[in-house]
Amino acid sequence: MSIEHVAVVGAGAWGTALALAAERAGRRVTLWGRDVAAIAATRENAAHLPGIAIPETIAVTDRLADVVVADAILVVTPTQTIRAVASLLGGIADDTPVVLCAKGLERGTGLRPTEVLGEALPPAAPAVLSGPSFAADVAAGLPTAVTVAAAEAPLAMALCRALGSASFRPYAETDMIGVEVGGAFKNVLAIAVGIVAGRGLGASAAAALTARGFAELRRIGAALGARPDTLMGLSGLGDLVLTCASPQSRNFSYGVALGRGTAPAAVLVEGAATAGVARMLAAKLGVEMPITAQVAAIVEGETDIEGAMAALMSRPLRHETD
Ligand SMILES: NC(=O)C1=CN([C@@H]2O[C@H](COP(=O)(O)OP(=O)(O)OC[C@H]3O[C@@H](n4cnc5c(N)ncnc54)[C@H](O)[C@@H]3O)[C@@H](O)[C@H]2O)C=CC1
Ligand SMILES: O=C(CO)COP(=O)(O)O
Repeated sequence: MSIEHVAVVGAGAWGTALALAAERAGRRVTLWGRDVAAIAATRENAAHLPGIAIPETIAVTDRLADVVVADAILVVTPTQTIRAVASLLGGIADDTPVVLCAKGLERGTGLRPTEVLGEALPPAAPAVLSGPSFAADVAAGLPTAVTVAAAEAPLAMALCRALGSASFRPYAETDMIGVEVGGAFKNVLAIAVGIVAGRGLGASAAAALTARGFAELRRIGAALGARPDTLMGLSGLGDLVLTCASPQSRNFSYGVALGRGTAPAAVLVEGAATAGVARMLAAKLGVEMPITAQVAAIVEGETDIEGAMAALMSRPLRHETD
């Protein structure tokens, strides 16, 4: 399979960075957004990636007709908008690869992005792109590696060939569940570790929370059918480590603000949107996820940070690897 024309839906930070990556990989690229007049005129996404030039070779458009004809479509809008965005793509040819790049679970349903796509756009061949990769790093051409998953290995590999370049290295995978679970849950855990940093609870607590958070990730992954090896890879452990350790992460920074008591009322990070639905999913499946549950309780205003810490530290003693 040869993928020459790549369309990117969503001209935010990550969509613009992925459009640049695809262009560097030698693809014909169309970048679609609802309001892209300024980007098209200035060849810069000043709101999200100031100072990065968008080459004329990337077609910037608000016309969906230019998107649905692409050989592969990357959907790069927040998780909670995937259903609406997918419904705009009804004109695609059967089996067009649609690569979901958001990291979260749909509120209300608990569905992963590829499950939402399956309901909203049945003709699509679903795929996932995830891993430790800040938009600013990718846009600047700094070296990054990600995982690209599709049910069939040849499609995953074709997408890797289409997007890979000297600075952007995709690895192929067939475990879409594992890749999606890693991306969704690491954002919730990054909020937890951010809270620890913001409240000044120490580097030891941050490391402990990251490791115990990873234990939760592996438990829910197993319950959902993820392969353990996938969770040890770029899209699981790799992205957890990145997001739990860097103020560049919006989820981590939101946690820091919560820890300091300065969090904004309107919350836009993926982890905050996913925390409640992650807690609901864990309860439904009978999976213990105490850190995730406490993040959900803080985000939903059901507890405060002291209450959450006390609840976590007073849990019954147990074997570490049970
Ligand atoms: N920014 C980053 O470094 C990375 C982000 N991601 C993920 O990518 C996803 C998007 O994140 P960002 O690009 O950073 O967010 P962003 O806020 O910069 O961009 C989101 C874009 O989606 C568009 N959008 C929102 N609702 C829409 C709708 N209903 N129809 C059409 N367009 C709509 C917005 O106009 C905006 O351009 C998130 O799930 C995030 O977790 C993944 C890896 C890196
Ligand atoms: O997923 C990311 C890096 O891999 C980006 O994380 P934030 O959404 O927390 O900024």
